[in-house]
Amino acid sequence: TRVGILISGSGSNMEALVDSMTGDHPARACVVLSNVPGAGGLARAAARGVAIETVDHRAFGRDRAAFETALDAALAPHAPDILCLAGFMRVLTADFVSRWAGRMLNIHPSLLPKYRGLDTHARALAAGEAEHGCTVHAVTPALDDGPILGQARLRIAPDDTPATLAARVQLLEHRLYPLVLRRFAEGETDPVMLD
Ligand SMILES: N[C@@H]1O[C@H](COP(=O)(O)O)[C@@H](O)[C@H]1O
Repeated sequence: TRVGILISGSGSNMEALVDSMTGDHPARACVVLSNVPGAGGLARAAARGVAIETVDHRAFGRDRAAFETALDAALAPHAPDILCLAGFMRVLTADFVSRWAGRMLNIHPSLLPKYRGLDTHARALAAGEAEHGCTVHAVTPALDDGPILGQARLRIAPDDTPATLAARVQLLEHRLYPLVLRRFAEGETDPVMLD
């Protein structure tokens, strides 16, 4: 199974995914694509011998369809079977998502359905939540809304800040996403919970 990974930033989740796909793992990373030229994750992917692509969304202004046509063209030579969104910060259209229905995963830094969207750590702290965490879900046209494939949770500490919480949640992300991807590549879609 060939896995394409879409990133926009440092790529720590991408790295965890790529490093997990070894030995008897049924999948391998075939491409890492960024919408941000020079994103830190591209160099990390190249250092691991994975092909890299860049499709700069700014070149397409508000024309999402044109951006996605360019995405398709960049991905096609690598023929991914599954797409993993890993800190990919562009909202994809329903048309693109439906073309990858059942074959695209995303990691989100909250315990969905709570805190869809941005600034999840600050919002969880502001709401006085006792628990927080991250979610891997199948991507559907509604933002951060698809079927949950896995969650990992932690207890919020009294002295947590958005930054410390983000760092603690990212450690969970790096365990959860590879676990869910492996299960998904093996055809297992029952949700898995990490505590
Ligand atoms: N959507 C969020 O964006 C962050 C990306 O980090 P990285 O994987 O690029 O390091 C992750 O924390 C993810 O939950």
